[in-house]
Amino acid sequence: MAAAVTRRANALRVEAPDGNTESGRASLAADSPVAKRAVDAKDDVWVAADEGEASGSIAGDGNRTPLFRTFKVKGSILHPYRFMILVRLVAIVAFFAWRVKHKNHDGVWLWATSMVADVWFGFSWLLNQLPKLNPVKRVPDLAALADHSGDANLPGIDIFVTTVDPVDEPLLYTVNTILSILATDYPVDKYACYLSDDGGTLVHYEAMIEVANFAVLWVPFCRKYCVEPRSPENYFGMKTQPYAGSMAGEFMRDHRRVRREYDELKVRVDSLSTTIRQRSDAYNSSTKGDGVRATWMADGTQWPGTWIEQVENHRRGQHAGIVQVILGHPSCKPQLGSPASSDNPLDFSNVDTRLPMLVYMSREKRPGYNHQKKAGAMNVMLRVSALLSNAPFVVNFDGDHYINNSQALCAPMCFMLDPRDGQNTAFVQFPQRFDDVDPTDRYANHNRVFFDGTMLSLNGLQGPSYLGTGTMFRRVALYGMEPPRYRAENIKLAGKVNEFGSSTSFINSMPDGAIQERSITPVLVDEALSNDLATLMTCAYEDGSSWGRDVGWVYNIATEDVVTGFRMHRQGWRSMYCSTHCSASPTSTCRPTRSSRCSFWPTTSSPSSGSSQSSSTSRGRSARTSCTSSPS
Ligand SMILES: O=c1ccn([C@@H]2O[C@H](COP(=O)(O)OP(=O)(O)O[C@H]3O[C@H](CO)[C@@H](O)[C@H](O)[C@H]3O)[C@@H](O)[C@H]2O)c(=O)[nH]1
Ligand SMILES: [Mn+2]
Repeated sequence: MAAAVTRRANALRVEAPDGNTESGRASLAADSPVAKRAVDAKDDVWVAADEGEASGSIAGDGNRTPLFRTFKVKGSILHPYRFMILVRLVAIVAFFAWRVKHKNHDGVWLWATSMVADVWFGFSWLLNQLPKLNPVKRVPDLAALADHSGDANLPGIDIFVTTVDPVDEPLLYTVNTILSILATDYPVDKYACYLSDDGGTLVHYEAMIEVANFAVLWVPFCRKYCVEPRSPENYFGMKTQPYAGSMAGEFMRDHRRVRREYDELKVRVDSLSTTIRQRSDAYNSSTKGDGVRATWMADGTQWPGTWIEQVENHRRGQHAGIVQVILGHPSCKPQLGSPASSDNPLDFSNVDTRLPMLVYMSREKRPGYNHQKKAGAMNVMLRVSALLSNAPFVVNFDGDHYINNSQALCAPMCFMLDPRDGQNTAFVQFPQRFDDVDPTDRYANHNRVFFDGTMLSLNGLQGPSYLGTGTMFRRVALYGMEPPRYRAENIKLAGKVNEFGSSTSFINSMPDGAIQERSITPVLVDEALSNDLATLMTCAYEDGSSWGRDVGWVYNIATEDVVTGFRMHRQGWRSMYCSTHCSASPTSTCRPTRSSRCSFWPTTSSPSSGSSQSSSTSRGRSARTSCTSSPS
């Protein structure tokens, strides 16, 4: 089964910094302006198209410098291509004229049918050619972003990950996706990660507890050595693991240790269903079960979601809504870790050990409702996150789509905060790459024509389509606001109940969510907030509102992503395609793309093959640490 599953990676590649630095982004900003290199480099296809603007500040806009560079296809390539299109167009029109003049009088119906088909093909060919007349590549300038914003001024981001079934979308993929997000190089107090579990399974929830525990080790390790990529399965799957640093011996020791912990995590994650089943059987056969064969959490309470033995109110498509803040919002000051000791052999005394906010949620499901698959899940996340973190920007990943570069969250900010058209930009789409694909890509499974051709072509018009994953949105664009009216002070709350549903807490959160400079502010999850969150997750909440039509992700269509993007384009918003600069820089030290390495294979190790400590109670780090302290 695993072999049939491809795993997507966000394909943005930014050079790894040299030297022993803790912050890749800081070093990148100081020493190596990314876009400048891209411009300076000899490129066979692309030429810079914005020299005037890039060399100085934007006219009449103080000292605000552009945050991305624009490249166009060289005239020597583009003009002959345009000429070819013209020649083919003339040939097609002449062919139609010939067809009309030479009507087949013996079979008029046949002639008419083939004429309609030909005209349709000609028309769709023309539609396909038009965007290709002017492909545009836009490359984020992370150095300029660092100068412009610095860490302190970067806005908040809410990251939404969706999953449904721990088998169809393997649990280990989701675990790695979340770890790659938690370890990304964005100010840790400025983003929050939400996992929506449409299956409502305890396995997903407990996997997130495991993730949170392992992140205590994994995230500081990534920061200490600037490792890439930060999805551990992919990192440890590489033949060699490069790192930015000079402490080779210490790195090898730390690396061995983290790898061993990761292998143990995999075993525990693999055996979660067995662990939960055994625990539940034990509870159910004891007096605590009261005759109900429930599924039990590690703390001895009944799981409110789907049970192993499905019963009324605890089965797929029928369970209560759940929100659990697994990692709270961190403080805004760095917290250095402790030096190496017998308990903790890794020296994190110079590393910030804070972790970003992590929330598990599963919306309410009831029979008789159309839950609208992913679109429904995304809309619930949009509302719930508005009360918990309310970041002005939102990023969407499917559960099988990890971030393969730690700078990835900064890159779309270059488009969103750019002084030229940033405020009119509703979303930024990343390219996608696929692991587990034949390295020769014989069957074009990487879809390069689409991701490296069509998308760049659309980029020259109003912008690329939304492709459902690897996308950053402006929150207000998702609320259905139009670009000229998006400013916080212009958001009118009167009469919004009809559009956004009855929650006044949610409606009151909207102006804040529109301030693009805003970070995220911690909230206390008290009883009142819990009640508000429960209301926002109910199936009935959207009844009679504009959700799924003019607000949020669009309903009643299999390709909700493309249509949601179209709605924004229709309102006048534009979108951007976030390009990689590697091909433009022959001096680049970029490693090969993930797609050519194809090293991702989920573990199939059996639960019993792991260490003996993986009992239902070994959730704390100390229990595991003591079991693995023997030297390898
Ligand atoms: O009831 C559901 C069904 C699906 N999903 C999630 O939605 C995502 C996409 O669904 P999937 O069935 O895996 O579709 P794909 O064809 O793999 O996804 C592509 O195509 C979809 C339809 O265009 C888009 O929604 C996706 O974002 C895009 O990546 C996955 O993360 C699922 O976990 C839910 O959250 N709830
Ligand atoms: Mn999928």
